[in-house]
Amino acid sequence: MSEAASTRTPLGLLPSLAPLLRQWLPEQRWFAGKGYAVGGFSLVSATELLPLNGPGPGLLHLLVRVTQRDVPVRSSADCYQLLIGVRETLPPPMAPALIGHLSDGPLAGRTVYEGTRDPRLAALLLERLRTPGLLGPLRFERFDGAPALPARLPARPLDAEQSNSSLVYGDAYILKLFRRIHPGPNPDLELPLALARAGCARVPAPVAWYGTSAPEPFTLGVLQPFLPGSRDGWVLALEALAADRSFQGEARELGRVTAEVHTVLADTLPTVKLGGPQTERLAAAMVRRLETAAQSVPALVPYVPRLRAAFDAVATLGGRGRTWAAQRVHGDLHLGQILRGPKDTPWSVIDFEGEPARPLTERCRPQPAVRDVAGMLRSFDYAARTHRPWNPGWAERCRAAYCDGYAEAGGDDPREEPELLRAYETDKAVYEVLYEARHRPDWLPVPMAAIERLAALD
Ligand SMILES: Nc1ncnc2c1ncn2[C@@H]1O[C@H](COP(=O)(O)OP(=O)(O)O)[C@@H](O)[C@H]1O
Ligand SMILES: O=P(O)(O)O[C@H]1O[C@H](CO)[C@@H](O[C@H]2O[C@H](CO)[C@@H](O)[C@H](O)[C@H]2O)[C@H](O)[C@H]1O
Repeated sequence: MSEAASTRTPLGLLPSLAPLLRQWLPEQRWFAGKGYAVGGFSLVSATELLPLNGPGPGLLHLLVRVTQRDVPVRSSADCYQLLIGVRETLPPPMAPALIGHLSDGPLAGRTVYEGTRDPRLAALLLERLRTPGLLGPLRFERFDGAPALPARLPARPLDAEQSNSSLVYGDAYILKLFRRIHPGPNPDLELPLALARAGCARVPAPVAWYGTSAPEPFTLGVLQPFLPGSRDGWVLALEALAADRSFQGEARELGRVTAEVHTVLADTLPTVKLGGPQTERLAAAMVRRLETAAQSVPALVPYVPRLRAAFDAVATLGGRGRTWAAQRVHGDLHLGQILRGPKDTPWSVIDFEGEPARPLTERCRPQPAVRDVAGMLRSFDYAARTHRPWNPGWAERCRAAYCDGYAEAGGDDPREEPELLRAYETDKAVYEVLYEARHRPDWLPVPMAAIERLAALD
């Protein structure tokens, strides 16, 4: 591992840590570079949050660039946030957090582990957020007007399938730690903040955050109120399917929520009109993503020409002078991103980071709102497809109810722009094929079924 003079790790820990990370990183759910060997690491920053050679557990905050060989699309050196715990021995309940044992250097023999799994270390992060200020390159901030944070809330890691890592404090707050990080404003902070400031009650309003301004500006973690006892739309949809119950009422409400969020985002953040060349660029980007996905997932290849037609149709309309409004959007809206508390409390939308695999600049660009609609429509199809027996009618009814709700609450009825909706649904299904191939190969048939359906449309 290379260490620049200005960014050495405390106690020169990195050389002995690197071989352990090389093994451990690719096994993490949040590691984006699966399938390609980890080459080396270069250090962006290292901060000792708790002394590493003290009597108790130590905590090292690292930002590291990971180089990977033969990566075809993404940058070959993604930057990750790591929280490394250091102890003499790991208590048995924390065994799954093990990264390995240091074999040399001043800490030889010590155990290193995933720090977020240690309640003592997790508690320290909240403590830092309670008292804003600088610690090395890390800046901890609280939002103006947010109430003071209580001390000593018990911490637990969230046990969820997720692209990042989250910690829950006393069922009152949730801290999301971004894993693969990108320089620049993070939409998962920017958008909820804009919505909350505009008085939109559809998001848990951020209360504190931390990040760096140098060597690069990164947002590393955001603290929001935890919605206790909440369940997401995916779980509720599967429950309805299992009970052979309609989900149309919920779908309609979800359409209304989506329109409400879109209206506030369009009112508070920049909007543009897409026409002619921009539309052609948009369609060309969809074609590129399709071709790239087909290189990684050969099952897509036979469908490429028919799927491409959906993107060409949009480019053609743009060429004929059709324009579309574009605004900031959620970017990865699906049933798992909408939570509802107990006793029919209103729905809240979470996770405005966009699709984690897309470049950040692209995710932050104004886009047609129908992109989010397409994401939700795909999600009803996903739910119906994962249930046995397959219930296509259930999905169709939900999709119609969702569009009804969206139009009722002031959104443009997505069905009135069939070419754009189809292009975005196709683009999403292509993304899902790649996502499932990388992360959940057993699920690949779910988006592939949609690919087959979309390719068969006239
Ligand atoms: N404010 C919240 N209250 C309760 N649970 C939450 C909250 N925010 C997120 N969660 C839970 O955490 C999970 C992961 O959050 P998410 O923002 O989607 O992370 P990721 O981007 O890592 O997938 C969600 O599926 C949900 O179960
Ligand atoms: O981790 P994120 O929630 O940001 O999103 C990624 O993972 C999702 C799965 O956890 C994935 O969503 C796909 O599967 C869902 C069911 O698990 C389904 O409801 C979605 O419609 C489907 O796209 C999402 O695409 C991915 O970005």
